[in-house]
Parts: sequence; structure tokens; C-alpha cells
Amino acid sequence: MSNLLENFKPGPLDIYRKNASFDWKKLKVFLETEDIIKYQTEGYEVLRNHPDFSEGNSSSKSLDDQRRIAFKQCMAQKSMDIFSINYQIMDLKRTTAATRILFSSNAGATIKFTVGDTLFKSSVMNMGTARHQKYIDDVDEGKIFGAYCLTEIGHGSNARGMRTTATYDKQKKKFVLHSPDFEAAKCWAGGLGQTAMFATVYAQLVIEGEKYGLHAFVVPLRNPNTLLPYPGVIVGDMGEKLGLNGIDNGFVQFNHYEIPRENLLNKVADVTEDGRFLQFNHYEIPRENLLNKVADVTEDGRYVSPIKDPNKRHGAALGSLSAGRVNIACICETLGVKALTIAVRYAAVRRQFGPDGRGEVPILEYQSHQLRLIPYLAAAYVLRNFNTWFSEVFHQFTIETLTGNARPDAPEMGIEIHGVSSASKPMAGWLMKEAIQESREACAGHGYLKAAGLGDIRNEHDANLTYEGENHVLIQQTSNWLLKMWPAVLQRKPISSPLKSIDFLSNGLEILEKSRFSAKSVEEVIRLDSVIKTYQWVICHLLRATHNKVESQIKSGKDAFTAKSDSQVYYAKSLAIAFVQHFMLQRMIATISESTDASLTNVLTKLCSLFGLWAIEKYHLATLYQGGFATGPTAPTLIQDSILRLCAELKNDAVSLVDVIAVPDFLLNSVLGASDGMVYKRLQDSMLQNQYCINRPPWWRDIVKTTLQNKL
Ligand SMILES: Cc1cc2nc3c(=O)[nH]c(=O)nc-3n(C[C@H](O)[C@H](O)[C@H](O)COP(=O)(O)OP(=O)(O)OC[C@H]3O[C@@H](n4cnc5c(N)ncnc54)[C@H](O)[C@@H]3O)c2cc1C
Repeated sequence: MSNLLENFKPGPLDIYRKNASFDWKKLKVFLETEDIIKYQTEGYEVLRNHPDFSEGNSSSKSLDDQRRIAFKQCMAQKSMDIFSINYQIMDLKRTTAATRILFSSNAGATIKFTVGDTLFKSSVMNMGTARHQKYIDDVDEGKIFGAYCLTEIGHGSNARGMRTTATYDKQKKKFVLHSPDFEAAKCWAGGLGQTAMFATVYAQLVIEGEKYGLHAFVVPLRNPNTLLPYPGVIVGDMGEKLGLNGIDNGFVQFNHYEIPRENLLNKVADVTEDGRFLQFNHYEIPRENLLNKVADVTEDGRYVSPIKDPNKRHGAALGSLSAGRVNIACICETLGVKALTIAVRYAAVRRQFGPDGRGEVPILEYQSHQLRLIPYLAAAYVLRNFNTWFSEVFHQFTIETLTGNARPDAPEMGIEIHGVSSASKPMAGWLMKEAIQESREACAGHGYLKAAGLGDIRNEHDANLTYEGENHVLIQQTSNWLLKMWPAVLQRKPISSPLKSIDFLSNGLEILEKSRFSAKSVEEVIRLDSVIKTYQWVICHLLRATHNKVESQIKSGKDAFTAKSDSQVYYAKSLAIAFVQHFMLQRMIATISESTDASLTNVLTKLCSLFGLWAIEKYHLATLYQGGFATGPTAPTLIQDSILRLCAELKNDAVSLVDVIAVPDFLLNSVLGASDGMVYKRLQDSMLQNQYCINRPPWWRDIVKTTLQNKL
């Protein structure tokens, strides 16, 4: 193990490192495995030594420079074997390891690669057939660059409202793409602004005046040799954004633009040459044409699928579509961990005030500072553990589905993956947004310096809350799924799911009838079984309350849409939040149970308990009283005392805990957070680097002229 991980340089952080209750290297190996640590080391070295990564990616550079650098880095990433899909599927833990490395480096460049390459390809692969293989090959060979165009200027979350049309012209055997006005222009697509040559475009299919709903097409946009748009395509850049400026988000408007009939991605439906619309069950796609094995067609033209029921096929497909959300939860955690690394290391070095005559104390010693940072550190651990597991499960599921080896319960699993990822992405986004902002404030003045790195992390993270499903809209998918369980709960039927996220609902009524807050001491409250018991009651209560709320709204005369909409706040949304927090805690407990080292078990248990209790206090305390789980003042007092106790106990571990999950200094890129703790030396170096730090500004004459004039 000593060869696997290097010791940190001695410095001001040693005081805490020496007082940690566990060996950080042992914890890293336990959580990540030796193989993944080797993979990380290799990945870091590849980036450190690659010439295209030496320019840095500072957001202080001009927009054009940021774009140029991101494009170079994106292409470099594509050429790096270590980050290729083939390399990652050898050990599925590498998927999260790769995300963490690449998004710590240049998030803009990595998103450019993810959207222009992976997302474009997977959309063609998931929705197309063999006639579209050439687009996948061209991307793989680096000949073209793609984009993914769903959002329009006038419609985002409500995809059904999209207004771009694709009208079939029987005579020409072509689709005519048209955007009736600017509001129907596709927008926000990554890579579309300056670089994409093709895009997957969603449009309303129209045949002989009849509408067939939203379908996807592969659309040529720019000539790959000249990068000039084709006639009928008005494509442009959306301009500077709050962050992620390496990626060129763009818009595109179509003016009666013709594309071949074959460009319809025809896995689920097709249009024949003479303009007949065919649904996939009736369409005899040549056997070898299918790009994947969710379904197949036999030589005698029968549609076959291991999954017979169309609703269940939909379930399996839903699972595969969760890739973006599963990945984004990991991106959120990666950026949150960067911010927490900076804030915790700074808190261990920065000293302010102290008892008379005994010098100043590190700000990490203050209870309020501990409460600001350590629960988020606990959240980051719980989230990281969850993301590693969930990503592995998800990729295994996708591989099995794509290779025709879908498990018998693949439909249920697809639906569960969809339900879980629709809440884990928002939860990760919201938690880490707060963690990043709290880290910025915890570093106070120096945290506001660009060189601290926290501003860029904040801006890079921000978009995670919006893309791939705006969080508030997305999380409704989870509560919708959970609400379907209520009838079974009422009938005391056994409930079980492949990932076991909802199995406890089998005892839902019993939990509601019997479970109450009964702890008499902090020791009882911090027990993991007591934390889990509280969550299970909260979920059962909110499930019943949300169901009743929707029903009462309908009884009062509201239509189903409004009734559901008016039951989100305090009900459906809280239900989905509690559900995913509970599942994340369950996964953490499963990991802890595999530890054979008492010191590791101890610190991980504290982190798990702290996250659980802190989240109960922050999100669900009122619910405990509303539903009668708690009465009197004991519950909040004991929960608060437990949170403070756990923060104090984890205080000496905090630096070593960030050492376990931190990226190397060259990726952290912060004057406050480097692993040697030399905060003031780095601050000084960084200030002196500014060319006008101690020189007159080039416009110094204006100052002199103005002040002279004012004197006269
Ligand atoms: C950096 C970035 C990259 C992106 N990349 C792409 C891309 O590559 N391809 C692409 O197609 N799109 C992309 N998008 C667009 C993104 O997917 C959309 O922004 C997102 O789907 C939300 O749509 P919207 O912005 O139109 O918001 P809207 O849907 O208009 O929502 C506005 C607000 O209303 C709220 N709201 C809407 N409906 C409800 C409801 N039913 N209940 C309660 N509240 C509601 C939302 O919570 C939100 O806060 C990107 C966006 C960003 C910021």
C-alpha cells in the first residue's frame, strides 16, 4: 500500500493529520480498491503530462481561448485509451473514477466530449438502426462532431410542446425540417454553437397533414470540410455563460431544410417511401439492422424481444436513458469534493482569535465552523459511495441490455433506475450547490479570490441543477413512481424491487402504526438503525400524505394535472427527497458492513449517522411532528446534540477525510486548498504573479491627469 499512495509533504496540516482516528490510506483502499487507485494515478499522470492540458483552463482567458483550449482537450480526451469505454468496462468502478478525474480537470472540455461524442453517438445507437451506423463510425474516427438538440427557445422541460416540424415529402422522399419562428429554434445544445457538423434533432413528425408526435432525426448542419452551415440551416452560438465557457452552446433554426428519409432514427417507428407511418412492432426491420439487442427481428420478419410486454420494454429503455443523470450526480459530487477539500484544509490552517494567552486557534475548532462544513463532508462521502455503486449497477444493466443478456427483471430494474436517478441527480445537485457556497463563505475573504478556485467550481456546478432534467421537474418522476406503490402498501402486499430501494414499504402500515421516536439519549439517536427507522417512517408518512393530498384536491374539483401540481411542495417533493436520502444511507450502511477494520467502521459510521441526522433536522423535522412520530421537545434537542457531538468527534478526522477523496494539487488548482497547507506562501506567489501587482497600470497617466485636474 505504501507504494500505491504517496505521503503528503509535511506542513501546517500535520497537526490534524497526526490526530486522525484512522489511516487515510487504508480508508482509501477500502472505499476505492487498489485497482482503482492505480487507475486514478495513471489517469492523473496522463493529464499532467499531456501538452494540451498544460495551458490550463482558466476562466480568466478570453472566450475564444477557452473554446480553443476546451476543443483541444476534448479531442485529447478522445485519444486517451485510459478514458475510453473499452478501458472502463474492464472494471465498472472505472466509470466513476474517470468522471471524477476528467471533471476535476476541465469540466467544459469534458462536457464537450460527453455531448459531442458520447451523447450524440448513444442517441443514434439507442434510437437508430444499422443504416445509421456510419454516423457512429464517423464520430469514432474523429471525422465528425455531433450535438443533441431537444430544447427549444420556447420549450424546455415540456418536451411535448416542441414546435420544430419534420414534414414528409412523398415526391422527394425527404423530410422537411422547419422552425416556424425563433421560439421554435433549438437551443442550448452543447457543441452546436461553433463545432457540431451533425445533430440528433427532435421534431414533430407530420405526414400528409397528420401529426405523429416527437421523433428524432440525424441532421447534417455544417459541411465537415468547411464548417460552413448548409443552406436552410441558421446555426449560431449563444454567447458567454455563467460558467462552462469552454463549451459552445448554440441555437439552430431550420428554414424548410430537406434531409433524406433515412435520417429518421427508426428504431421505434419509420416512414415508408410512400409516406406510411409504421410503429416498430409492425415493422420488419432486417434482422442485422438493429443496433442493439433490446429487441430483434427474426429472419422470417417477426419482432422478438426478451421482454414481451410493451410497457416493460419501455421500462428497460427508461433505465438505459438514465445515463446522463447517473453521471451528473457523480459530477456534482466531484465538484463538491473539490470545494470541501479547499475549505477544510483552509479551516485547519487559518487561525482567528483564541483563549487569552494561548494563541489563536484554527477556525476548524469553532463549533459553528464544524457545523458549516462537516455535515457536507459527510454528505459527500455518502453521495460518493452511492454514485460508485449506482454507476456500476447502471452500466452493468446497460451492457446486459445492449448485448441481449437482459436479466429477467430488467423492466422493473429499468423503472427503478429511472425512479432513483430522477431523485439522486437533484439531491446531489442541491447538496453540493450548498456545500460549494458554504465552502466559499467558510474561506471568507480569501475564498472570494479567483485563485482560491471556489468561484469557478460554483459556476461549473451551477448548470448541473438545470440540464438533463431541471431538478424540480425531474424529481416529480420519483414521487410519481413511489405513489404507484401506495395501493400495495394499503393492502399489506409484499413490495420488492431489484435494487431493494422500496422493499421496506411492505411493512408500510406497520411502520406508520407502531414506529415512534423513543430515544432517550444521544447514543441511541446516533445509532444507524435508529436513523433508518426515522427515515422509513418519514417516507411512509409522506407517501400516505401525498396520496391523500392529491385525492383531496381532485375531490375539491381540480383536474388531475392541477391536483398533482398543487401537491408537490411539502408533499411529493419531500417524499422523493426522503426516499433518496434513505436509499443513499442504506447503500452506505451496506458498504460499512464490509469493513473489517474497527477504525474505518467507526469513522464511516459517524459520517453516515451525521448525514442522516443532519438531513432529518434540515428537511424533515416538522414532518416528524405533523405525523405524530415525535411529541414534546426531546426529539429536536437530542437530534441537534447528536449532530454537534458527531461534528466535534469528526473534527480531527476532517483533514484526513478530505485527503482520501481529494484530487491532486494540479487539478485542485487552489491557493487555499493545496495538500501541503502552505496557504500564505501560495497566496503571496499568486498575488505577485499578476503583472500589475506592484507595477503601475498601463493607464496610470489617466489617474495622474485626473487628480491634477481636480487639484487645479
Ligand atoms: C449548460 C447547459 C447545457 C445544456 N445542454 C443541452 C443540450 O445539449 N441539449 C439540449 O437539448 N438542451 C440542453 N440544455 C437545456 C436544458 O436541458 C434545459 O435548460 C432544461 O431542460 C430546462 O428547460 P428550460 O431551461 O426551458 O426551463 P423551463 O422548462 O422553462 O423551466 C423554467 C422553470 O420553471 C419550472 N417548472 C417548469 N415546469 C414545471 C412544473 N411542471 N412544475 C414545477 N415547476 C416547473 C422549472 O423548475 C424551472 O425552474 C442545456 C442547458 C444548460 C444550462
